[in-house]
Amino acid sequence: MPQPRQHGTPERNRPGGPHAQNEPTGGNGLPEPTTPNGRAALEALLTEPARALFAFDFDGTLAPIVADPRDSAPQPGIVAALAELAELAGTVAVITGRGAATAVDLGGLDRVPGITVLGHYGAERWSDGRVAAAEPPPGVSLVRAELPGLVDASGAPEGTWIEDKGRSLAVHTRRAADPDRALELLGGPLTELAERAGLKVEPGRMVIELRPQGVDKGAALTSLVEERGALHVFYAGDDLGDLPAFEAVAALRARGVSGLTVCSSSEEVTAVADAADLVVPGPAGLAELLGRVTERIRGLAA
Ligand SMILES: O=P(O)(O)OC[C@H]1O[C@H](O[C@H]2O[C@H](CO)[C@@H](O)[C@H](O)[C@H]2O)[C@H](O)[C@@H](O)[C@@H]1O
Repeated sequence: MPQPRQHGTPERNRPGGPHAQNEPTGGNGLPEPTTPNGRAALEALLTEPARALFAFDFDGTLAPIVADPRDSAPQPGIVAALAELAELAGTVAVITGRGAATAVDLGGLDRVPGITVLGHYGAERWSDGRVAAAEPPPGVSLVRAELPGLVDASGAPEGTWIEDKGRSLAVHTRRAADPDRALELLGGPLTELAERAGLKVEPGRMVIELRPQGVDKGAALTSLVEERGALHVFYAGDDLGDLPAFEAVAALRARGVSGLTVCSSSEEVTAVADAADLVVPGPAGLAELLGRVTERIRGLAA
């Protein structure tokens, strides 16, 4: 069972530590990626934005983490920043574990001209107000029927909550008195149920999700890059489910697409910061970065 939370954050990338946000680079006010690939990609994204795809995770990246997922709202200013970016960039996209329409509604993402929102790790696609999706596999109904009883039987404490997302279900522990203990109690039974239902276990920030197999954010990102003929890609995320997209960026580099990975950092998950070219302190840091990116693109174009 993969561990949703990790401890022992390396000092290097610990929020508030020396690399909480990369230092501004020479004079343009932008933070400098720590890797040569990241630095080259940032330069390419700034100078050739019309050939670039900018993609973002939703929760923890565009929207600060909150106790109840139904209360999620975007970081102030970030949707306006995406809308500005959309005027300059080839493609702006969101790739999320949420249902695509849910992310659009919670985020007010329809204010971003031309945005594509890929929901359920790529199984759904929202664009121009329409959602395209395949039918969920039958295993989802089995999980829906058995999950409440399983959560009760696991001994998971009060506050443990099931989010039914239609084509997947997630068990949240953030509102339990001891979220880590709740995850420990749930891990085995949820894994066993997922196996019986033919679903994938997707661990995240104080959540374990049971979802259809065959999709992930990496495949979703790669398809969109190919579809849009993007030469440069930017991907920002905060959680374990974003790591396949980081891996996709690395694979795309081998095919000549320049790529920059950005971590919206937290104390809860450290693997994403360790894998990123650039670390920003949460959604507020990302909003600031996007503002600087659009300002720089406009400056270079003037
Ligand atoms: O791919 P994402 O857009 O990052 O979605 C991943 C999961 O996000 C949501 O849960 C997370 O955010 C909640 C609201 O801030 C928070 O309460 C929870 O602890 C986090 O795990 C969402 O509820 C899940 O369905 C998504 O899969």
